[in-house]
Amino acid sequence: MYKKMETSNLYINPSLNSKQQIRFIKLLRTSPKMLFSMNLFAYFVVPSFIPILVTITYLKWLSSSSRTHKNLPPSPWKLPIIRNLHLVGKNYHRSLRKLARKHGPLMLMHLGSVPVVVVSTAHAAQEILKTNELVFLDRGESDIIRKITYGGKDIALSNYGEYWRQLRSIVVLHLLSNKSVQSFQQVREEEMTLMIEKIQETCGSNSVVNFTKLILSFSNDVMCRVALGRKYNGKKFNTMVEQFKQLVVAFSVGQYIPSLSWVDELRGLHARSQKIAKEFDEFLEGVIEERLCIDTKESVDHQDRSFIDILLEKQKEDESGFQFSRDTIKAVILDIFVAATDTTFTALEWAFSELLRNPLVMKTLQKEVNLLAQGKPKINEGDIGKLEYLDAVLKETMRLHAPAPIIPRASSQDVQIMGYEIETGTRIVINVWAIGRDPAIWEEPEEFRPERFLNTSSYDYKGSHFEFIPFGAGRRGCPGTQFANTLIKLALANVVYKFDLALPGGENMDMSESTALTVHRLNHLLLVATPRSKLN
Ligand code: HEM
Repeated sequence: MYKKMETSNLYINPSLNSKQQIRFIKLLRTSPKMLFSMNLFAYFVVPSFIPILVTITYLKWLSSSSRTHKNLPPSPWKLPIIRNLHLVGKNYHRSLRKLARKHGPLMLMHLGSVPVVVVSTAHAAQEILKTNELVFLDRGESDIIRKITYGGKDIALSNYGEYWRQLRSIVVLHLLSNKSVQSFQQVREEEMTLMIEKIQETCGSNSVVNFTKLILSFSNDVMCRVALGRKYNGKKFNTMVEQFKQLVVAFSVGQYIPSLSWVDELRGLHARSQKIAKEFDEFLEGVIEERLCIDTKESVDHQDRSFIDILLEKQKEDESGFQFSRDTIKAVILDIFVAATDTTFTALEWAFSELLRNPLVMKTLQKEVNLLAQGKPKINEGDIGKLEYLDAVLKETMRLHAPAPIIPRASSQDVQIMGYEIETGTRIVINVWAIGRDPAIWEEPEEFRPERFLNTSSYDYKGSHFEFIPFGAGRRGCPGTQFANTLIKLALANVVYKFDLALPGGENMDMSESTALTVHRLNHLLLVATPRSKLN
C-alpha cells in the first residue's frame, strides 16, 4: 500500500502526485519530529482513525488536566496526541532555549505521553543536580538504548541503583583515576606527535588540511589504544561507531506514544538496533579474545594495559563481589569509547574554530606557549598545567559550545522544585548550552572572551558552579574530565605552538552546528597550516 523511498527510508503514499511527494520529503527532512508527525498523521492515522483518536485523546487530556490540581511547571500549548513534540526543532538546545524564554527556567513539556522538564538556568540546575540530587540520578529508560547497551549493563545510560553504583566506582577507581590517566601519557604524546607530523606534511605544498578529520582520527586513535589496546580505524569500524551514535539519538515513536510502537517496527528501527548491537558485540568479542590471547602469551606490561585488560583482570580477581559478566565489560567499554571520542573531538573542533575567528586570542595563546616552551621541539604533558590562558581558552570554548549541550536525567520520586511539583518518572533535560549563554550571568554571552576565566577560581570542571557545567555535576558527573582536559590541552597547545593557521582564501568562518549526539560543526573545518618560524 505504501511505497518505500530509497533515499529516505520512509513510506510514501503512492496516491500522491509527484509534486506532493517532493513537498512531503522536503518537509520530513526539515526535522526528525516532523518526520514522525507527518508519517503518523498523513500516512497512517488520518485516512482511518484520526477523528476518533483525536476526540478520545482530547477528552482524556481534558479530564486528566482538570483532575490534577498540582502546581506543575508552566507548559507550552499542546496539540492532541503528539502534544509538544512538534516544538522540538532540529537544533534542540536552541529551540528549547527559545521556549524557556517564554515559559520560564523550569518548563514542563509533553513529548507524546512522556513528561519532560526543561531546566534552563543555573539556579534551577542547582536545585536538580545538588539540592535534590538523590531524586535525579536516573537517566530514564528507552528500549532502543537497552538493546544496544546489553540490556542496560552500561554506566552512562543505565538508571541509578546498586549495579550502577558499583560499576561507577570500579570505573572511577581503576580506569579514570589520576594515576590511571597519567599511565596513558605516552599514548597521548605519541598520537599528538603523529598528528603534528600529518599537519607538517601538508605545509610545503600549502595544501588545505581537513582539521575535522584530523582531530577526529586523533581522538579516535587515542581512545582505541586506551580502551581497546590498539588502533582500529578502518572504514568498517568507523561506520559501525557512526551508526551506533545515530541510533542513540534516533527518534523512536514508541518511546513517546507506546500504542504506536508499531511505527518504529515499520521504520525498521528495532531491526537496525539489533543489527548494530550484533555487529558491535562481534567486534568487542574479537577484541576481548585478542587481549586474552596476548595476555596469556606475553603477560601485558603494567604500563601497556588498556581499559579492557584492566576490566578482564578485575573479572578474574572477583574480589568486590560484583557480578562482572562479559556483557558488563563490553557495555562499559562501548560506553566509554563513545562518551570520550565524540566529546573530546567536538571540543577541539570548536576550540580551533574560535581561535581562527579571534586572531587576538590566538596570538595571546601562542605567546603563552612560546614562553613556556622556550624553543623546545614540543610542549610536554607535564607542563600543560602551567598554561593559564590555555585553560581559559578551553573553558570559554566549553561555555559557548558545550560538547554535550543537554544533560538527561529522570526523577525517581515526586518532589517540589522552585515551588513546582515534579512527578515520579519525569524526564529532566538540563540545557547546559543555554546556561552557558545566559545574559543574566555572562556579560556579552555570545562573545568569545577567555579573559573572563582568568584570575578567578570561581569556575572549575567539578560542577560546583552551576553557571558552568559542561561535564555535569555530582555523583553522575563526567568521570572522564581529567582525561578529556589533558588530551584536549595537549593537542591545542602543540598545534598552535608549531603552526600558524588560516582559512583557505581568507573565507569567513562558518559556525553552523550539526544535529547529533554531541553538537559539532555542520561543515568540516578546512585550514591551511604554516610552520611557525620563531618558536621562542
Ligand atoms: C570534552 C569532553 C567531555 C565532555 C564535555 C563530557 C561531558 C559529560 C557529561 C555532560 C556527562 C553527563 C554528566 C551528568 O549527568 O551530570 C558525562 C558523562 C560521562 N562521561 Fe563524559 N565528557 C567528556 C569526556 C569524557 C571522557 C574522556 C570519558 C572517558 C574516558 C567520559 C566518560 C563519561 C562517562 C562514563 C559518563 C557517564 C557517567 C555516569 O552516568 O555515571 N567522558 N560526560
